[in-house]
Amino acid sequence: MDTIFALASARGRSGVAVVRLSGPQAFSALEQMAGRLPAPRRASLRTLLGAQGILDKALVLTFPEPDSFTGEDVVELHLHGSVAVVDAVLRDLGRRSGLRLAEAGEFTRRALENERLDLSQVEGLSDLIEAETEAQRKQAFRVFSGALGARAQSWRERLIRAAALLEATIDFADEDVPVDVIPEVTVLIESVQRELIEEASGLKAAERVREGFEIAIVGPPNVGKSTLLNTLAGREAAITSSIAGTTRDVIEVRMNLSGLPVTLVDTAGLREAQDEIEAMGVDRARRRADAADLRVILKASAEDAPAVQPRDEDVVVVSKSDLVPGDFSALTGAGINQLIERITSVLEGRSAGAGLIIRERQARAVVNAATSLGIARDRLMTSDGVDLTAEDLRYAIGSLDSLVGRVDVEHVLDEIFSSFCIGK
Ligand SMILES: Nc1nc2c(ncn2[C@@H]2O[C@H](COP(=O)(O)OP(=O)(O)OP(=O)(O)O)[C@@H](O)[C@H]2O)c(=O)[nH]1
Repeated sequence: MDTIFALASARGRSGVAVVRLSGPQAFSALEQMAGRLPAPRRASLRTLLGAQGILDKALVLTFPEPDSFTGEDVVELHLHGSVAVVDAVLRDLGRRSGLRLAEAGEFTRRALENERLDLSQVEGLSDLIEAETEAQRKQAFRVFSGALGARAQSWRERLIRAAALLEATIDFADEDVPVDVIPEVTVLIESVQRELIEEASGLKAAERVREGFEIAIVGPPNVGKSTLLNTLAGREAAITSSIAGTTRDVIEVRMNLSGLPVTLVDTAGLREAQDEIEAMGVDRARRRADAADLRVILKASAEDAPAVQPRDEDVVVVSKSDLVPGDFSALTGAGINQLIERITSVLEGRSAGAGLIIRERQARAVVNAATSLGIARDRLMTSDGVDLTAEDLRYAIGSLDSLVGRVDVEHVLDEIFSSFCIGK
């Protein structure tokens, strides 16, 4: 087993940069560089010596296996955060035999192989690293902390009990079975199936939180769409002007709106286009507005018809309240907070359904298990062979095992780890 090393913190200038080593030679490498090893998990200030002399003065930490992130011997070097210091240390480590630079996600892969994390936790960790907003952080942390694995374990135990009850019936087929197990088995199967379906139904909401909600700002030309986008984004992201039709294309700003990840889309004014290029912009605006999770529909006055037919919980507001009776003014800021509250309360409602299932892969495993349980239940109702029912249960358990990576793990790993950075 190679000992791997990599920069664990972001590249570039920083106060501190962390280089991490993991594997059987991590401790001996540290000993050669820094002398006597510090006590486990105790930070200790050491001068690091390389082949060419002093590399840096650094805080060093050791985490003996198995109580480390990867489950192997792990060393952390807290260096001065300069590109040159980090490069010098990485170069020196690379010269040592048995040590090599880690591949993307390799530390986490080792943590999975050594059962420090299950597969769902790896997916949670991947999202946690990507999280940009509070809603994303909370969702990712739930899964990273192992809540899905714990839930899967509870489903698994109940199904194993159901299978065991049925198998007892098979074993004693010729004798009198002491009790009728069918009612208890039915209850177990039905309750697990119900919970699986409920959990899988949270995927859509979880995906919105992960990928962000799209909010289209629509309305006639000159109603103040770009100005509103700039106000919400807190910066000049779109060109505003008093000439109608300024926004000819679609402008997007990704932002954090009260902890929710959103992409604001400023669309071209919806009106009869004056030329071909504007017509393309208007057409694109319509399509984007159609696909958005939520539309903020601006009107120039209360009497005007909305530029597009509002649906569901779309927010319809009159702009420029400093000039006309309206709901907000992007110019003075009046009503902006109320507008943000209206938008976030709609989006919070939509993200409320998110649970522990954050990936299509996980939802598929849960739905497969639920389908097997449906078949098992139908068989029980028609007493269509108890042994076949036990087989369905084992199949459902197999699907649940794939959630946490007990089976069939290799083909999903490459996909997950390809999105990890080196050093994670
Ligand atoms: N008084 C006042 N003027 C505003 C307000 N919001 C925008 N404006 C002005 O209205 C004009 C048009 O604003 P934009 O934000 O470019 O309007 P738009 O809807 O994006 O326009 P198009 O790109 O043509 O579709 C600009 O001169 C803005 O300064 C407001 O709340 N009050």
